[in-house]
Amino acid sequence: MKILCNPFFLLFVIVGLLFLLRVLLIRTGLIYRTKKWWRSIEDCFHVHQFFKVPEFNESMQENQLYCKVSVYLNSLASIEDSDFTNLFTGKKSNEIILRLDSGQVIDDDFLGARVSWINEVKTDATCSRALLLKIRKADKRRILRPYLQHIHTVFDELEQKKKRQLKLYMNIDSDRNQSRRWRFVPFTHPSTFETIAMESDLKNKLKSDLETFLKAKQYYNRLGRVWKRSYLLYGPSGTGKSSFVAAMANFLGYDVYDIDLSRVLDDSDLKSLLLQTTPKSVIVVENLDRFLMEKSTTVSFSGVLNFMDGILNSCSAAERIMVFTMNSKDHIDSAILRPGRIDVHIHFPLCDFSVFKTLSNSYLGVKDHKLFPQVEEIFQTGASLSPAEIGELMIAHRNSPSRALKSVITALQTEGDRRGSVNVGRRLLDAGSRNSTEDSSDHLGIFCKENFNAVKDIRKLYGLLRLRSNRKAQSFDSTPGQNDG
Ligand SMILES: Nc1ncnc2c1ncn2[C@@H]1O[C@H](COP(=O)(O)OP(=O)(O)OP(=O)(O)O)[C@@H](O)[C@H]1O
Ligand SMILES: [Mg+2]
Repeated sequence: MKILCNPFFLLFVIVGLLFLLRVLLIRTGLIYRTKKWWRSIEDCFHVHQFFKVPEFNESMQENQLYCKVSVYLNSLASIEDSDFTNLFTGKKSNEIILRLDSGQVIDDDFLGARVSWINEVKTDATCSRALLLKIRKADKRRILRPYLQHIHTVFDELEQKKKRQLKLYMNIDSDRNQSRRWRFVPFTHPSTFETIAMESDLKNKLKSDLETFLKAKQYYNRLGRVWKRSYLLYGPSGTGKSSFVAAMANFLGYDVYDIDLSRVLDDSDLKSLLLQTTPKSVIVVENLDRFLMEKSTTVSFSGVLNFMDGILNSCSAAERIMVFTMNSKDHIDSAILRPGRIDVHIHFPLCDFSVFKTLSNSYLGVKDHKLFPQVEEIFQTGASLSPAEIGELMIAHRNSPSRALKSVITALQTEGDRRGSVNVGRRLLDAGSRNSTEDSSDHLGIFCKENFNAVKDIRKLYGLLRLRSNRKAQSFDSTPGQNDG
């Protein structure tokens, strides 16, 4: 009986019960109902105001705003969270478009405020349609006008994206006197977020991270920060880093500036290259680790840091996305990886069984196979190959899934086994060193985005991600920030 009065024991029981409750809510899907209840309780404490955007005006002419808002809402990632969504094929044969059904609600975040849109369709003879904006009165003055302006801007961008052919710029090897430093070719890389084998939750987080960033112009201005966001993609060769950059550019409809640092003459040349980039572009530096290791004499370390800070971008009010790729960030100076310089760290691991299944589905059209348990068993021993290697084997035997899977098994047992065991060792070492250094660079992304949040929140967030990353061989070091918007 005495043990029941022990506060540590009680605390342990409470934590255990909370954990069980969380598992129960997630497993049964009750978490969604709980979230809904929580939101309706929250709503009870707020006064809301509604704004109606009808499809037609009084003279029965089409209301352009309705069209714009409709395009905007259908482009939001949160449409996938709506209870009922219609699916249509797009212009391309493999494209699927989501459209909000009648009476459905879609949420959006803007400048830290949450708004909802209701797709209203009258069931009477008129069948009139309208979109209803629900906004908290407390937020109305602050966000209504900028939000409507934001919808206009996004609509214009989406329209432009449809028409515009993207460009891939490369810096030319030339002398200083040449004013034009970039040469371009049409950017036709077919990679999209759909074609990259990656945990879907992580993909959605990254998509909404990009969207949140794009909405955050005023927020960045208010903070006196350059409106840029930097991503570090790191992982072994052939794990999809370059493909991911292409997917990002295609998703955003942005041109790509691929900077080859070995062709840059010196720091000022690097600055002028940056100055010559256009707004709404993804600026990419591939294999930054290799460049830093080689200790180049042309561009100095501080030149690279200044470039990463994008100081010169402040000349322009338009947004920039910077992406750096590395095979490993183990020996990289922490100044390179510090918060603000790199906002989001994304790890690209070698294949695990779940990525293998995604690849098998997309490359061979095979969702399940009698050889899958054997493949899973080999992965469990720590053997692994890169998605590029597995993809190549599958392409080579695409007419015979069984042969393709057998060749993957053989490759895993030989090459993968050797490399996998090294990786397992490394992973264990990584885990050990992380535990001993609490503020490892993996936390950086979170510190950047949640700048002023309590350490407690960061740990909580990071704990969740860490749980997932342990399961999925660690892939995303930071949750896309919601504070930006
Ligand atoms: N996660 C993945 N999902 C689907 N395909 C992938 C994935 N990773 C790699 N591939 C395929 O493997 C090939 C090589 O990928 P990619 O060039 O993006 O790798 P990388 O990480 O940039 O390699 P490196 O570090 O050598 O530059 C591409 O054809 C790509 O389609
Ligand atoms: Mg690459």
